[in-house]
Amino acid sequence: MIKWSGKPTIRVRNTMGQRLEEFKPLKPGIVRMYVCGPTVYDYTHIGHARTYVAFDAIKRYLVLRGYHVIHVQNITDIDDKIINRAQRENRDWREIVDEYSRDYFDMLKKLNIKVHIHPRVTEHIKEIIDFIQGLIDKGYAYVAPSGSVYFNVDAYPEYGSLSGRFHPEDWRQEEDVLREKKNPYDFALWKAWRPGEPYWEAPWGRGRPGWHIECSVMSSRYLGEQFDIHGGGQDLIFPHHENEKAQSEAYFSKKPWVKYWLHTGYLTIRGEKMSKSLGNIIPFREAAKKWNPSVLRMWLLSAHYRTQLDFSEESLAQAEANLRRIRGTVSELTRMLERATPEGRISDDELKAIEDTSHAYLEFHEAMSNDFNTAAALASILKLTRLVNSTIIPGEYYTAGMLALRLYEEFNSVFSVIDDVLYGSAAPGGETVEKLIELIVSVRQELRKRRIYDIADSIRSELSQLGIRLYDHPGGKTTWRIE
Ligand SMILES: Nc1ncnc2c1ncn2[C@@H]1O[C@H](COP(=O)(O)OP(=O)(O)OP(=O)(O)O)[C@@H](O)[C@H]1O
Ligand SMILES: [Zn+2]
Repeated sequence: MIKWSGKPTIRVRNTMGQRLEEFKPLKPGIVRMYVCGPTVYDYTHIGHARTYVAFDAIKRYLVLRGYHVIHVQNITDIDDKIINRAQRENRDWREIVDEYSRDYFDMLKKLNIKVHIHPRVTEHIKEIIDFIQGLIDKGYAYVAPSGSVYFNVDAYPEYGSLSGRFHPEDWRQEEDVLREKKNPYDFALWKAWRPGEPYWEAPWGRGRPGWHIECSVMSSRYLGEQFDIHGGGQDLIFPHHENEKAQSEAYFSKKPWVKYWLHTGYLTIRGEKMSKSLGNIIPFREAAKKWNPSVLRMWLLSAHYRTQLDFSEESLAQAEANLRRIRGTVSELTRMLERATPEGRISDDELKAIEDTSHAYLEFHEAMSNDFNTAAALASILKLTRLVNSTIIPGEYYTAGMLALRLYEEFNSVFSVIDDVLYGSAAPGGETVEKLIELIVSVRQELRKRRIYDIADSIRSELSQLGIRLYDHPGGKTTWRIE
């Protein structure tokens, strides 16, 4: 039983230390959040969408709790994968970047994800060069004979603390350049130019940035030398985030560089990670043809962000059915509130409904405060929906209904799946459609009064085909909802 004592304290599970911790941003009231964005060399898939929607919901909940959140999500627009694709297709690498960044932005728009700053690597080359030079000057990096620059992992004693890999044999990376590195676990900050590749001039020779350095540079450029949340999929913990952390703490001589490291679980398909390299992806643009983006959001948020979520048509159908039920209920609740005149007093039955609504409200916040558990939060909303349908709407409980509507609004400010029902018209197509439905319902009432039941029934089934469900209540009253 949850006890009421205002909104619960927010706790987050920090990958660093593997603990649930109280959430307290470095600067009161402001949350600075950096999420690793895509390498734009192919179409965005629903596995990426899972990670971006998860951090969007985290941001939205923090905003709901009164924080100002600055959300930075980068675009990796130069990388081996981009260069390889350009060479394979005999195209300019910038064309590849343009095409797939458009696809990425389109996905963000459809999913209603609003990132504040989208920094690109190629627009920060000077800052990257300065950062690498700083690491060389401080003795954390060295220039190899080829002109590539590597981070000297031995100079940073805490290496491995984020990923929990404490043995150097687990740190091996970038095996293709073993020969010129001091140790098999050092990683590239700058990659020397090879013919046919794009390059920029640097003090140690022409080349391009390695992958990890960009996030250290761009996050600090927009969020400062220390910030609150760093996110990405769990595949990024090692080596990407381990390397980012090593570079940044070495460069800024400040700890911790990031206060909370948050990582999403994989979206899988038949138990396997959805990934371009495994060839099992569902591009977002294909998924969006089949399912409304709000259904996709609902489905992606139906699991806690840290757990694995397996793709299946059935789980999407379940999400669609849940969303339909919530939409229908909210639209009917809104109409009930327009219609019902507040009573001068609250009955005991309504008081019980108010208590139950307030309980659902608390459960929702408990769930979201407990490491942003959207799965449990959704369960509380489905419970509320049962209550609204079974008690609040039939009883025309105005006060309980207003409280329920407030909870739906808070739910939607995190899930963003019923904006149109709450803030647009309750019926698709606008007020006119709603008025037409009311007209048809009243004509049908008249038919029933005159006992012309066959026509009344066929009107009901025709409307049902259009997704408009009529409910005949004892006493002759009819209510409707769009499903
Ligand atoms: N199947 C997945 N489930 C959840 N998050 C994912 C999945 N695949 C990628 N991500 C996340 O999406 C973000 C962008 O990833 P990135 O562009 O590096 O993908 P990628 O590694 O090129 O994709 P792929 O794994 O398909 O080759 C990262 O935070 C990454 O962790
Ligand atoms: Zn990154």
